[in-house]
Amino acid sequence: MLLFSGALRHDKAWAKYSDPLLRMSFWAMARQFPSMLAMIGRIAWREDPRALVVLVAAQLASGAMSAFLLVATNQVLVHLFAGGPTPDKLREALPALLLGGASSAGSVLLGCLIVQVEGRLYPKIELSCRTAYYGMMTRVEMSAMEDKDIHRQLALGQYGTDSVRRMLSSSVWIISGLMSLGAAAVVLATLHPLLLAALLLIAAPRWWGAVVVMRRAYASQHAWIDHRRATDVLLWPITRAGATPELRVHGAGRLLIHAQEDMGRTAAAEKARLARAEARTEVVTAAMSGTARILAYGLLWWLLVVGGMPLAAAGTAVLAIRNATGYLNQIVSQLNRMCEESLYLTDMNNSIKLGAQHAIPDHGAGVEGEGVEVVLQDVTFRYPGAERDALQGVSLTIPKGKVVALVGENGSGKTTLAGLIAGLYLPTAGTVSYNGVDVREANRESVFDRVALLPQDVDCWPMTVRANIHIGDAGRPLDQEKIEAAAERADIRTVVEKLPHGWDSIAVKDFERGVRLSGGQWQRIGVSRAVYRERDLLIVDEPTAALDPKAEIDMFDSLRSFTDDGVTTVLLITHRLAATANADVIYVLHDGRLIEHGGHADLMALEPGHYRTLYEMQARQYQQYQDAPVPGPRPPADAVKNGGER
Ligand SMILES: Nc1ncnc2c1ncn2[C@@H]1O[C@H](COP(=O)(O)OP(=O)(O)OP(=O)(O)O)[C@@H](O)[C@H]1O
Repeated sequence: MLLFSGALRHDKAWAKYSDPLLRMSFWAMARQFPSMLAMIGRIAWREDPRALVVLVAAQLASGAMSAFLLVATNQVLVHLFAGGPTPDKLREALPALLLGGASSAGSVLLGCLIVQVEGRLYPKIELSCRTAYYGMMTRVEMSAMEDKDIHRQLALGQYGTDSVRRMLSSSVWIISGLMSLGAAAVVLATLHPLLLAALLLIAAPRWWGAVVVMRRAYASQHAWIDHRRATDVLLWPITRAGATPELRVHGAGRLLIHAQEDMGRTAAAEKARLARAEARTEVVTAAMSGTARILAYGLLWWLLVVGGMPLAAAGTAVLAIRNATGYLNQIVSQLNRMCEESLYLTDMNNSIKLGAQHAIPDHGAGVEGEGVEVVLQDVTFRYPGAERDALQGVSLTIPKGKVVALVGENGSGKTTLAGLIAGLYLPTAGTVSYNGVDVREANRESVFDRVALLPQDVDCWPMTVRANIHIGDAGRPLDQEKIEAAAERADIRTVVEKLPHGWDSIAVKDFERGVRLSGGQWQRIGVSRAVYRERDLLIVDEPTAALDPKAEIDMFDSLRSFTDDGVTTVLLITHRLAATANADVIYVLHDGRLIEHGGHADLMALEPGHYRTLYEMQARQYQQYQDAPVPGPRPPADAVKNGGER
């Protein structure tokens, strides 16, 4: 728990969801069955109507076969317990025996058909739910993703993506179980109505127990959701082929393993608690159900001895009770499972609804005109859950076709400002406009369509090098020539073409054809991606951190050349102030405020000037080393010591 300062249990978050979901009674859940059935039926129908029809028909037929089997067994018993010579009794029982055999064979064949159809239908359903859920996640506003309550609810939805498949499978079992149970109930009711009541008495405790266990498991899942997510992300870096070297050298691997053991123990304690509680519930359930069963057999005994029930009928009743309790258990456990899954599915549906509420708008005014001018007026921004503003009252203009530099110390708000300029975040106060269109009112797709991003940390996608560049403009068809030209411009083309599998090399080592690219090479892939995207506003955040000095100079020259067309704007965020000297405008941020702006010469003329101080500090570093004499070899430690004594 060291890594997360304690257990990641969320009682408060749980309380929010417990009311609507956990107070569901078994009957409320059973009442929901038809609507659940309709919902999953709709999804299955949309994906593969033929498969759904075959599946339902096969299950119904299978249920009918079980009913035939019971009726046939009853007939066989009636004939066997009747008076007369055994060969005659056997001959008379033969048609019923054959019917029973045919029913069993039919059940087996239908079972094979069901397995096949399920294999065809279920993956389609799962895929469709996954696409709906993850598709929604890609459209959610960044600020919503960073709000921990919203994010938790959104993340919960992922456990429901295969719930429809499981619910469909359960509902199919429930329907066939209900048919078989119906047959057994009819047989019992015909023999004696009291036997039906006994059957319900046997079933009721089982239902109750199953609901209690399921609700407890669901509550636990909600309360420990963050713990589960944290354990997953904790282990993920260990399995990567290019796992961070700190895992080994700093002993971080040991720390992570101990942490996961620690977290695993907490999770195991929770599982053990659930298992103990389940065992306690099971004892109570089994005791109640067992008592009811004894009563049922007692009733049968009484009917045999006092009520004059024939032995064959009693035999059938025993069989029917045994079968019916089996079917009941099947129905209860499947209905229970279905209800549990429906809770996860409800989570997924809620996530999708919540995601839609926080979706990036794809309607509104479009950004028109060639090139863009971005104007920020009195912009203030605070991250969700943060205690202070990351930006305060920032007003500035990013003109069309110019190089604009954003500078300032770490944490001064440069990346945040770039995010607002790119339309990734909306200001808490003030406005950001593109060619006069307020981003808040704009169709954000049309804003994004004007921007190419080269972020501080280039995304290293586990796919081919070619796809890693094409993903920069994924909405358009792949253009190999353009990819090669972009790579050429970022000076990475030769490196890629010399890889054993060239453009088809996969950019992570864990895969077949995998290669390991260096930090600088990744940065160049990132540049190629942004070049390939070819948009009006190129936002570049610390583009040279991983580049060697020559590459760094080339990169800044190359960035400047993007504006040669008089349309493309380059917004450059960098700590290397030598590179900002020839920017057209420099904006200086300090503690979230814009404190200076102008050309390099204007800013150097300010007295006192923040930019000037930063610039001179950097320049002095180089000067200091230039002026210092080249150090000779260090004297041996003894000599220093003796020299010191003299
Ligand atoms: N996603 C976030 N959620 C909450 N606070 C954030 C988030 N990102 C940044 N911040 C905070 O906002 C402030 C500005 O951060 P930002 O990343 O914009 O600074 P920066 O100038 O780009 O820094 P650097 O030079 O180190 O990259 C910092 O105090 C940071 O802690």
